[in-house]
Amino acid sequence: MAAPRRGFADYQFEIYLKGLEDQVPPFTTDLSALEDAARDRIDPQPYGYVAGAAGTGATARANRAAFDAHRIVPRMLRDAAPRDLRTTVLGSELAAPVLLAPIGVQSALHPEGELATARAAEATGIPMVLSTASSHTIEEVAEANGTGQRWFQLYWPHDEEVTASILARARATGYTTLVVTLDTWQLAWRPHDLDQAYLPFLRGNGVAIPLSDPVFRSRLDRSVEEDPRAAAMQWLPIFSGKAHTWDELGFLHEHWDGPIVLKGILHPQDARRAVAAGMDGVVVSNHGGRQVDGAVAALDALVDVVAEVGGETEVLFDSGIRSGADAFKALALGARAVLLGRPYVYGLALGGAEGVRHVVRSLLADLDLTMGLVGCTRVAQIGPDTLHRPAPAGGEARR
Ligand SMILES: Cc1cc2nc3c(=O)[nH]c(=O)nc-3n(C[C@H](O)[C@H](O)[C@H](O)COP(=O)(O)O)c2cc1C
Ligand SMILES: O=C(O)C(=O)c1ccccc1
Repeated sequence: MAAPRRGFADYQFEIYLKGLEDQVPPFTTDLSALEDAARDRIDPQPYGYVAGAAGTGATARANRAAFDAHRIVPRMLRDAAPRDLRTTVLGSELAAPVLLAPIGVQSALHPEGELATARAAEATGIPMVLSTASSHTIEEVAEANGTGQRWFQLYWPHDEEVTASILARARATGYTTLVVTLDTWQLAWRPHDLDQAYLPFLRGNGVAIPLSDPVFRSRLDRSVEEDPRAAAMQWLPIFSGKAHTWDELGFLHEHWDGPIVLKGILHPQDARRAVAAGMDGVVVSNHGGRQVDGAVAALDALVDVVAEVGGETEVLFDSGIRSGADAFKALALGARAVLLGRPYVYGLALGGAEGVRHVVRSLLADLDLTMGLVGCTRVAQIGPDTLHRPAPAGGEARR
């Protein structure tokens, strides 16, 4: 892959230049403020779907608190330009250590949904991870993504032939890496959706992938065209309500010839089991605080997982990334790359592909600038030594 012609930080200059013509950016450049911007612009149901968390929201808040508790220590006089953000993740060369997290039912936010996201991913040069709960088919998204890098996220159905068929479709259309999400084999208690009686994948067409699947269609009593609601209802028990187990992972190897990572790992011993099962990596994630309310902050779990398996496998991270500094901190704590979640979906809601592009360019510019100002020219230089030592446990004063 050729080096980026221009650095990601150029977005900053581009914005300032437009200011000379009295133009300001169409969307805020503070990605943590996008949620408020979106609240005013989209319906309460899809807003609640994206912004909401499980239970009281304790884990969603803990995710942010963990980022705030880590501080970066910039170094001076290092001539940290130009910078190269390229990195290799699971054998793929990425333009930056950032991917778009799998987010289902994006047509609930914008009619173009995942197609807009796929176009923005291609335009910004970062991979997208397509959700099994996509509102557009695997093939449509691949086409919209063009020459982009695409990964596929599996909500592992309880039907081997349907699973094999979905995986074959993803491989045939250029998805290279499989992300198997383990933490959402059923939805948690989510007051934001429950209070509005809003089940996104039924209301926002999150069943495009199974409903376009020849094997699933052959199972239906009445065709999708005759009774789409009944077809969606028939999909529910196949993909939700029952967990798989460690001894079934071999099936994935048989049906996928690229790298496989397990998403939703929080316990170091689960990471250890993933390595033992021959998985290629893990994504440390608590699903953005949307599953177990009270679960450990994802960034704290990252530290423990990296300590256990960091030398043996690739550890990716998501849950709470809202700025370049956040991405930097996760990389410093041992993540190979980070997945951006809610912020890009707010960009989608506010401005379709253009909105997603703005969010991604903002994050990459911010990460690039942060690296430079801290004194790193390459991702490999972002290590634990760039962070302030943590306060000792128990809150005693440091000596
Ligand atoms: C609206 C929404 C839908 C999501 N859908 C999926 C999904 O289909 N598959 C999946 O693996 N994760 C899904 N996630 C979890 C994300 O991949 C990611 O783990 C999470 O958004 C990270 O937290 P953050 O958005 O607070 O950074 C979803 C998250 C949100 C907010
Ligand atoms: O809402 C989610 O967090 C999620 O993962 C999901 C699951 C199924 C359908 C849509 C989204």
